Amino acid sequence: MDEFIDISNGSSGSERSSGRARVLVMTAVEAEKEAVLRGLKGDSRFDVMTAGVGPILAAASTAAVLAAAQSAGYGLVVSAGIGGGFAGRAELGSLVVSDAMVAADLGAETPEGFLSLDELGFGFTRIDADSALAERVAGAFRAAGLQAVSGPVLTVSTVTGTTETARALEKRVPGAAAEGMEGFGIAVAARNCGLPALEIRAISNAVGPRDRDAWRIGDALKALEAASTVLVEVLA
Ligand SMILES: O=C(O)c1cccc(C(=O)CC[C@H]2O[C@@H](n3cnc4c(=O)[nH]cnc43)[C@H](O)[C@@H]2O)c1
Repeated sequence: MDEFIDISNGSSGSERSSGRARVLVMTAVEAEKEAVLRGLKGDSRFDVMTAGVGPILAAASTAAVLAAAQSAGYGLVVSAGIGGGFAGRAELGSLVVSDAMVAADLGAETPEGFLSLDELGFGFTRIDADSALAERVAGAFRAAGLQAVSGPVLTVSTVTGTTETARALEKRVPGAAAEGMEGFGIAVAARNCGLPALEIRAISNAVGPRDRDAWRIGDALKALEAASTVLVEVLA
């Protein structure tokens, strides 16, 4: 495949307007980056970089990359990595493609319950992805034999470790499919540059009570690698 579609929805930039937008993929750690690179098989239209763990480092790193790469012609920023899956939505080893990236614990605790930054009137906690693109990517993963759904992916600063918190998050964000620590930060950096973002999580553990023996990091990294191979085709 020679050309990418213009996934930037008309953003400025000569490469984008000529339909040759590039894709920046940000992972948290090196093992995720290596998995993505193996899957992309050297496709030169993708740049893959590590952002660090957590929403703050992820946002700062992505902003720095985008600022330094003004002419790189990016049309899409992808947050990719392993993550937790919500029960009944995303099983271990499966993939979740975000239709929204939600900062799920950004707000204030009150005696009456959690109030998000939106409810407090101080900002926003949700960045919608292009839902058609999210469904197309998830559909392409399924067509390639991978287990995949699209849905909201939550960004948290504290990994969920109890059933109680998992239920509270599902109530706060109906349809929540996965949890990670970087997506919203990466999406904010992309948004500040007028770029769309998408998050892809390969499920390594269930969101809920901590159970290190049940983690399947190797399987999740293999799923991330396979997803990255499909990404080359689906974004072309
Ligand atoms: O110690 C624990 O119980 C624990 C459980 C899951 C993940 C961690 C991490 O510190 C890894 C953070 C790293 O991996 C992503 N990730 C993977 N699973 C989850 C999760 O269930 N909730 C949030 N983030 C997760 C995350 O994006 C970071 O890059 C520790």
